[in-house]
Amino acid sequence: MNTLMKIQLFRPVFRITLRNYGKAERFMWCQKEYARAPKVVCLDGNEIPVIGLGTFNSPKGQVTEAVKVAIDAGYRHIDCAYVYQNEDEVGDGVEAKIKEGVVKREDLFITSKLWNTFHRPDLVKSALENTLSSLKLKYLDLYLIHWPMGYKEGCDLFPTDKDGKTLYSPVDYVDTWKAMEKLVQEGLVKSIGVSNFNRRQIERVLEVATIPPVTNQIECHPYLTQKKLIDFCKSKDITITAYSPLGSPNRPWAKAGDPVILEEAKIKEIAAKKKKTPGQILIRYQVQRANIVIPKSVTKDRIESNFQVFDFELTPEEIEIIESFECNGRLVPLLNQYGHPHHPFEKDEY
Ligand SMILES: NC(=O)C1=CN([C@@H]2O[C@H](COP(=O)(O)OP(=O)(O)OC[C@H]3O[C@@H](n4cnc5c(N)ncnc54)[C@H](OP(=O)(O)O)[C@@H]3O)[C@@H](O)[C@H]2O)C=CC1
Ligand SMILES: O=C1CO[C@H](CO)[C@@H](O)[C@@H]1O
Repeated sequence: MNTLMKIQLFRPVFRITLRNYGKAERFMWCQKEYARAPKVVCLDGNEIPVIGLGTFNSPKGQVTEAVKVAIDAGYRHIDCAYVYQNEDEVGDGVEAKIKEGVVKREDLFITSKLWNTFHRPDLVKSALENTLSSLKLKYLDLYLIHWPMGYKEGCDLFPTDKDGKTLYSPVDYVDTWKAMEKLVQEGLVKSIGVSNFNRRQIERVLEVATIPPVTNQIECHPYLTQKKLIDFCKSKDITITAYSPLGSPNRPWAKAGDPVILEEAKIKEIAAKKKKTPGQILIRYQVQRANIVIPKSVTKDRIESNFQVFDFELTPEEIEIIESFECNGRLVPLLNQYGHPHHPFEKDEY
C-alpha cells in the first residue's frame, strides 16, 4: 500500500491527505486565505512546520534574541546542532518564550543533530543528553545524524593529525542508526532522520531500519536543486529539509568571487515583480516544492520577512528561471574530508 504524505495548516485546523507532493504543491498554492504556516506530516505521524529558523553561525550573543523574534513572528520550528556550539543560547530563547506564555513546549518543533565524533553506538545517548541539557528540554522533536561520516571519538569536534588531516572513526552509520532508534523507544526524541546522506546511504539505512528516517536534511538552493535525490527520497516517503536555502552567503569558508544567489539579477527581477525580497523568492521556491526549509538569520526584519512567504506564488515560468541556475553548485562540500569511506559526495552522483 502506498504511504501517504499529508499537509496540515495551522489555522484553521485543516488536514488533507495527499498521494504525492505534486498535489501538495497545488494545495498549498491555492489555500491563500490561511496558507500561513503549513506543516508537513511525516510517515511517523509527527508534523514538521515547513519553515524553521536555522542557527548555524548564529553568534552566541545574538541567537537568543533571534529565537525570541522568530517565535514572536510565528516560527515554531528551530534547527539546531551540537556542532554549532550555541545550543545553550538557543535554549535560553526557547525557555524565555515558554515562560512568557507565548508558546508551550508542545507547540514547538526542535531539531538537533548528532555530531560526527559521537557515531559510536555507546556515545549516542549521552550526546543527545548533552544537547537536551543545553537546550533545557526533556525531549527533541527530531534528531538527525548530521553526516554519514564518523570522526575519531574524543573532545575535539574536528580531530586532525599533525598534518591537519581529519581523523576518522571506523563506525558504520547503520550501527549509529540502530542507536538512534533506541532514543525514540526511550521517549527522548519523537522522530529521527539523517542529514547529508546520499541515495545509497539511505538505502543502507532503510535495509536495517525498524524506524525509517522521516527527513533527509540536505543542501538545496537554485545552484543545487537536488532533483534526483529529492525524487528518490519522496519515493521512500522521506521528506526533504532544505538547508542553506539562501546560498549561505556568509559561510566561513566562502571565497571572494563565489557566486551569490541572492545577488543574481534574474532572482532580483522576480523579487521586484512580486514586490518581495530575493530571500522570500528563494524560500518560497522550496515551499512550492513541498520541501521543509530552514533559513538562518539573526536580523529581526529578515527573520520576519523570511516567514512571510504564504501570500504569493511563483509561476511555472518563474520556477523555470530559478532552476536555470542549477550547476551542481555545492556550497558545503567538505572537500577536506574526501577519502573518508562514508563521504556522501565524493563518489556517488547523488
Ligand atoms: N545539516 C547540515 O549539514 C547543515 C545545516 N544547515 C542548517 O541550515 C540553516 C540555513 O543554512 P545557512 O548555511 O545558515 O545559510 P542560509 O542560506 O540560510 O543563509 C544565511 C545567511 O543569509 C543571511 N540572510 C538571511 N535572510 C536574508 C535575507 N532575507 N536577505 C539577505 N540575506 C539574508 C543571513 O544573515 P544574517 O543572519 O546576518 O541576517 C546569513 O548570513 C543553518 O543555519 C543550519 O541550521 C546549514 C548548513 C549545513
Ligand atoms: O551544519 C553544518 C554547518 O557547518 C559545519 C561546519 O562547521 C558543517 O559541517 C555542517 O554541515
